Amino acid sequence: MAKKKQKSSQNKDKNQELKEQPVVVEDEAAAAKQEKEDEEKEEEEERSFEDLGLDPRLIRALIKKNIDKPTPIQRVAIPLILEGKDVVARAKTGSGKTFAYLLPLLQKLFSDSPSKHNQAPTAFILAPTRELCQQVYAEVMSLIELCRVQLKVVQLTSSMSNSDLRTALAGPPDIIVSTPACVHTCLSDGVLQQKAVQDSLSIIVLDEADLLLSYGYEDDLKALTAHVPRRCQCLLMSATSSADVEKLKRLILHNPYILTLPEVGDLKDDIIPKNVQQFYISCSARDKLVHILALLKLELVQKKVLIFTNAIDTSYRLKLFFEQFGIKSAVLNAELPQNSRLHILEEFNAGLFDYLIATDDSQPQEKKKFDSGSNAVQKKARKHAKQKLDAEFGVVRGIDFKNVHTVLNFEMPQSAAGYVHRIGRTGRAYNTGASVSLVSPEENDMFEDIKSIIGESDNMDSNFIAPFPLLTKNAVEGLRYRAEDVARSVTKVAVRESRAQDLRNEILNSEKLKAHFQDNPRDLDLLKHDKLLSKKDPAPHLRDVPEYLLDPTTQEARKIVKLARAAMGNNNTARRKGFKGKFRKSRDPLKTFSAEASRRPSKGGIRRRGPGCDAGHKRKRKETVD
Ligand SMILES: Nc1ncnc2c1ncn2[C@@H]1O[C@H](COP(=O)(O)OP(=O)(O)OP(=O)(O)O)[C@@H](O)[C@H]1O
Repeated sequence: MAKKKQKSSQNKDKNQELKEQPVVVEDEAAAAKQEKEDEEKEEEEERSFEDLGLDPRLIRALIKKNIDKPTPIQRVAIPLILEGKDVVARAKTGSGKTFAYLLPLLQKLFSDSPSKHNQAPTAFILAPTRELCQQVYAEVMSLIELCRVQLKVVQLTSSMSNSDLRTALAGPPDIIVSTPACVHTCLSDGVLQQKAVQDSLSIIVLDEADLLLSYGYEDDLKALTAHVPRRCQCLLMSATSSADVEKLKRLILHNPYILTLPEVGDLKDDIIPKNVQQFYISCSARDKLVHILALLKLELVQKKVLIFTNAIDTSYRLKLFFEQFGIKSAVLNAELPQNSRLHILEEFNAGLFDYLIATDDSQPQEKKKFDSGSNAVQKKARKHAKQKLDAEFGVVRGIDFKNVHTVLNFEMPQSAAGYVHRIGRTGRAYNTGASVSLVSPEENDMFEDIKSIIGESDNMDSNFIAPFPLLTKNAVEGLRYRAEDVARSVTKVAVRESRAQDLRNEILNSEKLKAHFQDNPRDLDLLKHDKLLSKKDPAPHLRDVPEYLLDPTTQEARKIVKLARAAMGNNNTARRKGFKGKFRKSRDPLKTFSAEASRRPSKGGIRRRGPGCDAGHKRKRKETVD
């Protein structure tokens, strides 16, 4: 009996083994497949700029900029662009889209040295704002200088006179960087010869394409496409995949390759980099000053800090308030002359000051433009707005503020889109970042909207907004008396006077800057933008926070922030390279592309849709006359 039992149990075991075997085989197959995929992915990630076929001069220039490895979008876009393909690249902000088109574009110009008979530029790079154009222009110039090649690049702006434009276009230049409106004006005024453009133009880039239509450039682009020859290579770079991008694609591209970040299509995933930690502090509107003072003065947030307000007066109020505590800051807003704004951006990016207070009122303006319906109305609205605030200025979107470690929302933006665009100014390239939003009860509804739109629950990693843990009630109360005292001294009249004085200064600066930059485009030290506005010097006792005001928790929190800063090598002169290796890959926005199901998945994981390989994307032909 016992033997029978043993046998039956042995049989059972055997059966069990047999049953389990296929599962083991399946597991092994899956593991092998996974391993192969990982290997392929790793191989793809290892691809260097050399592997992409990039010119050694460009590679050397990149090395001088501490850039040694292509980002995922660059890995896929560069070879395609070098092959002459039309490309639509959609990847989140800070993913390196600018070099993804600039490097191959320059390489093409190096090798196919433009014909001597060209009467017009070979390449147009169009971006929605002057600041963005300036940013691209600076990148092209620096690459060209580092490569030591002879290429002429000009930036055209709508504030240039016809004779300035003609002078700039004499030659002609190889590359024009401008807004669509400005190029359209040049074409219709005959400053740019239409026939010459049709003969010479071989590459056109629409950068920040998702913004071009919302900035009201549809008519300009339509007019422009009429002069873009059929053989011209068209590149469209965008952070989102909106209906506007689709429209542009139809308007100007022929059979493009579509390179898409898997998550693109949803605002939250497009913009908020995964390595940005988001926090909030609930407090009354009145208490915001003492809270922001505590954050900055007690060094509970990492520098550099970009502070957002919704109104220009608020930014001056903050600046005057900070001054009394020895915190130097600069303001940036659409009221300031263009040269000053560019200079402020350059100084901030160069690390000349740590706190920049930017007024971001672009959301309501943009919305107004959308709501206004017809293009004629949009254009009129744009012209009207320009009289007071510069409509081509965008504080938030697309501007590459360098090494911003903290974004502070002193006032909540007016929309969820505004929120994600503000947050997108940190965590760029290989940096990590944090944001802290001060939320008053009146802003609570907007905050709830933002939370629901960016979806706290489904993606805890990138979209969770947590209470800010490092600021204690005691720390705030310790500073309250001083803060309220100083806040009372920053009256409406003081704010108004400072704003007017700053504007006057900056207009003067702007003239000086204009003249100076013509001769010394790289000189940053001529003027300071973080100078004191207040007539009286800050009281010495407000500059330093006495130890007795700091409770043990705050002291501990300060230490943590300092340690984190030291660990990250975060100081103004910190080179990206120094701390590059310390970040986990999964938190690196430059490496967050992952595979998406497609009919022809690329090894690198970017969805790559070639002409004719996507049924949903019928071949796109340019609908306008060549
Ligand atoms: N391969 C790279 N390695 C390291 N840093 C890079 C690389 N390519 C670009 N960068 C840097 O990353 C930053 C962001 O790049 P870029 O401005 O091109 O991003 P973007 O995708 O165009 O963002 P946005 O949509 O906001 O304009 C820049 O400071 C750039 O110098």
